[in-house]
Amino acid sequence: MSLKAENLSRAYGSGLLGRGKCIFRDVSFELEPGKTFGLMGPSGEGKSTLGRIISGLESPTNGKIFFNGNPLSRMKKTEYATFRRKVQMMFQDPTDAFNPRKRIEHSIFEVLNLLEISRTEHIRCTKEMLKTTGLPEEVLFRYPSQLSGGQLQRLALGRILLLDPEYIVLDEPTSALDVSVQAQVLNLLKKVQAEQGISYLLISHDEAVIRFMSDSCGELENGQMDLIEV
Ligand SMILES: Nc1ncnc2c1ncn2[C@@H]1O[C@H](COP(=O)(O)OP(=O)(O)OP(=O)(O)O)[C@@H](O)[C@H]1O
Repeated sequence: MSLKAENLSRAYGSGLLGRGKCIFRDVSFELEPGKTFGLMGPSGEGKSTLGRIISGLESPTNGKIFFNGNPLSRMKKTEYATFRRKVQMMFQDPTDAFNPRKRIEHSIFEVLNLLEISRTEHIRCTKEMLKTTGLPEEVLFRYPSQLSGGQLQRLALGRILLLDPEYIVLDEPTSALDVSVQAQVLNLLKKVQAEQGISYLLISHDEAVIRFMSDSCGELENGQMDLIEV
């Protein structure tokens, strides 16, 4: 199991009028099993863009992503589908992750339906997910607006875990939360990592969060990434 970025560059706006603006170039790093790579840097330097690229949601202008040694650009359809399931992304604002018009159970079952498992397994997976995230069963019957930001972010993580990921890109996972619940969500992420061996790419502008969570760390600035001590 490995996920590696090699010499990634990303430019926006290239076309008839020119080569566009290069956001970053020659960025390389590797996510190690069960470890966290922290990515920090000033606003607008391309941290989220890099997160989307390594998750396969966006293509680099140059460079390659290797999943278990295979370059993404040359993957067959089935290999790519496995990659997309094994590498998940969690975003800053958990309210965006759920349909505001549907009860939470609907959003959970939507994911379970992808797994082609029995109804009994649906129930077992849902109970296990609630146990892991420390949430009561009643949250399933609420609408997103009836839950706190912390509860929703726990559910967003729980829903991702149903897919049994090997890597999660965490894009500012606690920035939208009250300070009092930020630590709870970070501790939950650590617990899940210790139990399930998942690797994280943690994007944050908050150096304290990066230092608390990361095993290794890079700073994206002026279009380049430098490795820094944690
Ligand atoms: N689809 C796009 N088209 C054009 N420019 C884009 C696009 N997406 C991002 N950008 C630009 O790329 C740069 C990097 O954006 P990105 O959101 O990745 O930075 P960031 O470091 O995550 O910032 P923040 O910390 O504020 O979230 C910004 O200048 C942004 O305007």
